[in-house]
Amino acid sequence: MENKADFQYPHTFVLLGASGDLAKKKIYPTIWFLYRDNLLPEKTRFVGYARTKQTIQEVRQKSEKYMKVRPGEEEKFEQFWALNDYHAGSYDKRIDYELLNQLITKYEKGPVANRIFYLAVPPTVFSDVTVNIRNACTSIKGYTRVIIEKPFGRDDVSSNKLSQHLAGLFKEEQIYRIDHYLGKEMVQNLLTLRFANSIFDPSWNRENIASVLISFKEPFGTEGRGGYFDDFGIIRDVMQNHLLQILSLVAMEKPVSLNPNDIRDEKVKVLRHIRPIRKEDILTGQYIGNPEGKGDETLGYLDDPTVPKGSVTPTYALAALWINNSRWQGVPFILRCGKALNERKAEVRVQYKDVPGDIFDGHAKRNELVLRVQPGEAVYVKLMSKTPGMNFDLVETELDLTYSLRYREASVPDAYERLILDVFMGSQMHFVRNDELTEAWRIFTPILKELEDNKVKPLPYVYGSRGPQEADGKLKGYDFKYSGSYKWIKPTP
Ligand SMILES: NC(=O)C1=CN([C@@H]2O[C@H](COP(=O)(O)OP(=O)(O)OC[C@H]3O[C@@H](n4cnc5c(N)ncnc54)[C@H](OP(=O)(O)O)[C@@H]3O)[C@@H](O)[C@H]2O)C=CC1
Ligand SMILES: O=C1O[C@H](COP(=O)(O)O)[C@@H](O)[C@H](O)[C@H]1O
Repeated sequence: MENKADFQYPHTFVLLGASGDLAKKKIYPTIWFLYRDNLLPEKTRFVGYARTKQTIQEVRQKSEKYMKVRPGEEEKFEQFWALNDYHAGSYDKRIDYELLNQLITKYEKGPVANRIFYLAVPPTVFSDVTVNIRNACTSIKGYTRVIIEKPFGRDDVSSNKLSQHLAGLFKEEQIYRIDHYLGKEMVQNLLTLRFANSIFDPSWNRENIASVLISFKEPFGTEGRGGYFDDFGIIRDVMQNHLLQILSLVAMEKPVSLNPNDIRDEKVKVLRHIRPIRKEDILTGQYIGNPEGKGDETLGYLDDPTVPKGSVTPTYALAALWINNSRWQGVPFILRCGKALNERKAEVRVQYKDVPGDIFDGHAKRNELVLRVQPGEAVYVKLMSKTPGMNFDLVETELDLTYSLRYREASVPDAYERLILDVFMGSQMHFVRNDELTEAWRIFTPILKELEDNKVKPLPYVYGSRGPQEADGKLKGYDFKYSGSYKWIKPTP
């Protein structure tokens, strides 16, 4: 990590693709929050760059509605915009980047000056943009870092090509590949929960754990973004990156230290133990309209006008991954994700085996450790207890750490805020390293090819449901038991 002393020098944050959706909805708000909270180096300036000819005032108008300004912060908000510039230019002409370089240089007083380039641009211009940054905009008196967003290719071949392209331009320490799930509070907490507590480690293995279920659910469909989505599908959109990243943190061995490369070494190691997904270990689905629903819920994926007719792109997938090492052999890691489902939820569910030598006539249900990533961060352990009172019956209950109740004063920052700040700090702990990516594509490319070459038809499921009905049967087959008897009594805040 950089010495924070570096923060005294001028920094320029350049947002390429400043006219786009990600920029206005996510990146401008994020840099404003970081600026508002005085987390950035004092001499930071911001430059937006895109093809659209517009003024910084117009950029501001478009992003303002996504940037919360609390009473009393109005003056600071004006100061923030006064530090912003916008420069229109093409993505493929060096001359435009030379002009951008001149603009950045104007503010770089003193012996050291650092530059961060955030690429919020489509993959089609990615190659031109990175070459031009390298050739025309590299800082000559400080560091140059580039932040890149997925998709990092669409299979092993294209991803390797992209990696080689980047490696020819920048050192790995300069490249920050964002997987924004690595910026989420609970995902970051995995390391602490696992390695700063003695109670979990002795049971964190095949002797005690029956299955691990890692889920992502979204209650809305593609909503006009079907054109982009159809080219990728839910496996590339969520499973191959966000869910696999979570898996590696759940399953990896203890790293030598908290050094980012020690952590990433362990993540790569566990991924290398996973064999490519077989076709019997995957189930895919695609949503259809709900005739009883409202508005968009009545429309299926194929009703989206931006989706090609007859598309077999999955909007839901469930896959079991097997880790061939002595800790995990035989334990299914089930990754499950879908759009247009019944709720918004991301969680990890570690399900323990049945109690051996049962003396409770089968009434003891399985323990589960649940890490709820969103909404409402929580860690809870479902366990059996004696019913309070005179009788000796069992009751399913929980040890519950709900963040909003336990940490009432704490505010949990957004994933992007943490990650962009990490780039300023020079910490790559929560970013994806090149070799992690190689392993991820090794695991997923064969099955994607198989599904796509054979145009495998996904199972239909109704918008707003829990997914294809067949999925629960599949879960059962992977030793995930759902009893349906657990009742949670929500504490009054
Ligand atoms: N701190 C907190 O906020 C706490 C909250 N709770 C809440 O209590 C409620 C119940 O707790 P939970 O841990 O979910 O326990 P449950 O055992 O009731 O449910 C577990 C999960 O099983 C899935 N499921 C439902 N039907 C089936 C089926 N037929 N086959 C297989 N899986 C099925 C559901 O998820 P899916 O649809 O994704 O498959 C469900 O969320 C939840 O709303 C939870 O958030 C509980 C404890 C603490
Ligand atoms: O990367 C992606 O993630 C979002 C979901 O992010 P979240 O932080 O809101 O959970 C998903 O909607 C999108 O399709 C995918 O590309």
